[in-house]
Amino acid sequence: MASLTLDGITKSYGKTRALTELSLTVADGEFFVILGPSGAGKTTTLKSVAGLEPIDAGTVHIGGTDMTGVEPYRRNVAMAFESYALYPQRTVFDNLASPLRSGRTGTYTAEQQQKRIGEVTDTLGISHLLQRFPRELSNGQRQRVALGRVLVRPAGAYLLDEPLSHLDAKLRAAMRAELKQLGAMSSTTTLYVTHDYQEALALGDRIAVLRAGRVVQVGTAAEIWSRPVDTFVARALGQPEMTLLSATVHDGRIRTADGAVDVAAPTGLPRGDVLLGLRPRAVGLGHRDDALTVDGTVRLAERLGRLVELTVRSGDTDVVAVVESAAAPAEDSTVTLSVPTGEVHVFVGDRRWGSLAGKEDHDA
Ligand SMILES: Nc1ncnc2c1ncn2[C@@H]1O[C@H](COP(=O)(O)OP(=O)(O)OP(=O)(O)O)[C@@H](O)[C@H]1O
Repeated sequence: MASLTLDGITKSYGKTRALTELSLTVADGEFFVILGPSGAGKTTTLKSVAGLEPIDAGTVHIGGTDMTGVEPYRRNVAMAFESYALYPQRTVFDNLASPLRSGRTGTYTAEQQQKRIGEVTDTLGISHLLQRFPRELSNGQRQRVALGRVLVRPAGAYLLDEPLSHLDAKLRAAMRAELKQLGAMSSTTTLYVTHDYQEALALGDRIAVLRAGRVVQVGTAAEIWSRPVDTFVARALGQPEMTLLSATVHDGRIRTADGAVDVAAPTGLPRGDVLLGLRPRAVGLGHRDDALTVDGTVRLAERLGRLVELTVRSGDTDVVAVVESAAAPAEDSTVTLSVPTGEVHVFVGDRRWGSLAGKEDHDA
């Protein structure tokens, strides 16, 4: 087990800047997720820790030791890539055993190898595939074997790059739960990359949100969900996305230009333009106390199993609400929507200021 400290990492590929002064600290035994859209620099961050790409500036410490510039195989980390290659001529068992036989991380008796492989393959649900060859596996099975190859080998830290990306939704959800358990059991430091916010929220002890090679926010799932530092983080989390209403603060009121919203401004909110952020699941039907109220007409009602996604036209904008299907109004009906003031995010110039209930401090 090892802590990871990345300090001021900058990395360019030719003219493309992949990372800019990226700093992160991952505690010993922590399951740390890096979340970001395609091209944000997630894979480059992992490669910087693994030593697979030279960095232009900054340092990487693993377990308190400066590893910047140290050969990858001396860093005591194990990395799984999204497209991890398996040995085509070897069975699944031999593929899994090979990292234990290489001798780089110690020698293991046949019994120890069996035990380790047994634990990992049980967790990943691939025990029945041990005698097959990679060509006899589905993509999802191959990906799990590849992940298994990384997890069998004891390491100071596991670096996992979208390891569930080829699995179908059901298997992903099941594997998420298993991985969480595996993380808790082995308490090995894990740096896990994904572009899937649900995966990040489900797995991460803490999550770093990356945008264009920079860290935008680091926090627990609850922190980044309920106090996103800006509209980028707010919109990166949640499906459907948060609705953002443009409004103006004047004379102690917050109003939208179309008059659909007119509500008391919390103390200290500066005059000028703001954005009000409403998470679809925080939007309810009917009046509520201490809530922002918006009237509108249901333009669309889309069934999502037990829930219904409503798109409600209010003034010039659409507000999205996700409600229980039993309570869902029909299309074209007139509705009143409400969101508790504490759950109405207030952004000033893209940065979160607080909620309608008042100003809050947050970590940058
Ligand atoms: N080998 C390379 N040569 C040139 N540019 C690269 C190389 N690898 C990455 N880049 C660029 O660096 C930036 C960051 O890439 P990176 O692969 O780290 O992003 P990512 O967040 O992992 O994306 P994805 O989710 O699509 O895998 C991107 O603009 C990418 O095009």
